[in-house]
Amino acid sequence: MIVTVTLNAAVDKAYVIEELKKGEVMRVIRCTNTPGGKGLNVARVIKSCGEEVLATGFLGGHTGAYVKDMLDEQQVPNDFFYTSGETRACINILESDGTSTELLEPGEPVSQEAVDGFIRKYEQIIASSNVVTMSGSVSAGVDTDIYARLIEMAKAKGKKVIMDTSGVLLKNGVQAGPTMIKPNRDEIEALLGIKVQNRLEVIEGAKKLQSMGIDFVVVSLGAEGALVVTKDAVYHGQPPKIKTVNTVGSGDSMVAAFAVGLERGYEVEEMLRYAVAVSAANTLTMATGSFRTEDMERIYKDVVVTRL
Ligand SMILES: Nc1ncnc2c1ncn2[C@@H]1O[C@H](COP(=O)(O)OP(=O)(O)OP(=O)(O)O)[C@@H](O)[C@H]1O
Ligand SMILES: O=P(O)(O)OC[C@@]1(O)O[C@H](CO)[C@@H](O)[C@@H]1O
Repeated sequence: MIVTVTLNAAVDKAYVIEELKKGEVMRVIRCTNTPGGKGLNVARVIKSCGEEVLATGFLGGHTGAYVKDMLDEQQVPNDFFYTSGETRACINILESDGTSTELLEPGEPVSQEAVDGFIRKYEQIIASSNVVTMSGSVSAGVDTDIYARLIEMAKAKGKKVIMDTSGVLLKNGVQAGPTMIKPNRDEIEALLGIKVQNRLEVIEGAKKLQSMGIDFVVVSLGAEGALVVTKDAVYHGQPPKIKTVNTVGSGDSMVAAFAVGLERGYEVEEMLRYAVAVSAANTLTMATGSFRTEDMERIYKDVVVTRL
């Protein structure tokens, strides 16, 4: 089983409009609500890949209850720690020319008692899992070393851990040696305090991170696919050219597919091909963190994996 951790869950609202005009009253053509916060996208995609998943983290208030209802409706197994603070909303404004603008609420503060309560729950939940993913931001009140703590607990029980976050959470989490991280170019720059100008420098940066005790450093490159750096080799996975509909959540879809790859014991090249296919297929649907199996299977055949 794969456990996904979402410490700052959300109701994701996708607003479809013609064109965003600053300072004007705008009517939304269509609005869809989905359970969000990166980890919930990961959970949904793992389920679509056909693997057993359990979503955990914090939920609170009416919005938290709504997110739980949506997860139950989508048959995504979940076991959250409930807090008094209201779960946030994240808005993705999609214009007819394909532009996407995201507005992410910070999330209400979480108390120390709630953090302690969650950690007790987490310890029990991960006992029956093989792989744990932890994704996204945290709200105020949650220490910036939380992922480092959760990674240490999972590793002590022999679990594989994927961490996908940014800023100081990523910096602190890396110290605990997760099995895999998935920074993008900006996150590598922030983490190492360097500027990366080209693919070679991205690889050099990823190698530095790998040598800090991380088995797989995955760097996602949008339409250019992804790199995987291991102790022994560097791989690149290139998706075919596709006409995207909504790219939000493709990083989460990639994390989900890698978690599935780890769970199934795939070799690194197979894992990369699968992750590129699933994440590229996610860009072909309007819904965040979802893909059609037929898209994924078609793309899978055309992904080019190269050992560099
Ligand atoms: N335009 C695209 N065409 C094909 N595949 C894409 C495209 N955009 C994203 N992907 C796939 O999704 C993966 C993740 O995308 P990206 O690199 O944008 O991640 P990210 O920065 O973490 O994104 P986000 O935070 O929006 O989820 C890519 O490695 C690629 O496989
Ligand atoms: O604040 P976080 O958790 O870092 O990011 C939240 C978020 O933007 O990430 C997802 C896309 O990756 C969206 O579904 C979601 O709302």
